[in-house]
Amino acid sequence: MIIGLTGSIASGKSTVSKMLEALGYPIIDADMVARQVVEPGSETLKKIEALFGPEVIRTDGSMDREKVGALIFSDPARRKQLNDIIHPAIREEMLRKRNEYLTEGFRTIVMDIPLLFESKLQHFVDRILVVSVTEENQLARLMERNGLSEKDARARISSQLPMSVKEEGADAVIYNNGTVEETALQLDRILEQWQ
Ligand SMILES: CC(C)(COP(=O)(O)OP(=O)(O)OC[C@H]1O[C@@H](n2cnc3c(N)ncnc32)[C@H](O)[C@@H]1O)[C@@H](O)C(=O)NCCC(=O)NCCS
Ligand SMILES: Nc1ncnc2c1ncn2[C@@H]1O[C@H](COP(=O)(O)OP(=O)(O)OP(=O)(O)O)[C@@H](O)[C@H]1O
Repeated sequence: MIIGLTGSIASGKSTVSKMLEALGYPIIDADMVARQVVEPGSETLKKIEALFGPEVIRTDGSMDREKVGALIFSDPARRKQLNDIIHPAIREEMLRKRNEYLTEGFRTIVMDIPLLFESKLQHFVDRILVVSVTEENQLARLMERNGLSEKDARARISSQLPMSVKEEGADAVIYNNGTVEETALQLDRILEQWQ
């Protein structure tokens, strides 16, 4: 079974993914793959440099994530241009990793894909687990974790589909508004049902 773990920005996907990892499930994390495919010297990073200019490349050859973030989260046209370059590379690498785990004999694999609905990747997975939060908690946690102003945090939230749309498309929802322990209990219950 391939479990697609998703939610909105700062809703708690990584928190839930760590719990799943501790339970022994292999995790394929799209955010981590997104970092791998733009390693210094990669074809994908060369395309990003051609698109946004040399100022988004640091002196050590790595991508300046802060600068790229500032460009794309406030500008839908630029976001689409970046997505068109980087998403095919992410998808290819995620499928390669999935096949590797399947060949190794793992029967349940977790794919943590923040943009599962936005990129219409529902067909990648057998079950969709959405981690949801209230907008109030989401905003507060995002501002605190990333040190963002309210305006920048709201721009990031609005760059994704509304939480309610994701909940509607879910096979199960974890409401991550209480303690982390309460979230872990919800996860246990869902896994029990699914196994
Ligand atoms: C824009 C970038 C450089 C910002 O880097 P930064 O280190 O600040 O953030 P990080 O990569 O940890 O992403 C944090 C969260 O932002 C959200 N997010 C990232 N990219 C996007 C996007 N293109 N559209 C909407 N939301 C996004 C996701 O919820 C993600 O979990 C980076 O997110 C990136 O390369 N994005 C494009 C790849 C992508 O779409 N990744 C999302 C998973 S497929
Ligand atoms: N139940 C909780 N109570 C308090 N803080 C929490 C809870 N769950 C998560 N957090 C905090 O909220 C922030 C966002 O959580 P997390 O990083 O797991 O979200 P995410 O969905 O993976 O985010 P992103 O999409 O940006 O990668 C983190 O700083 C995390 O420590």
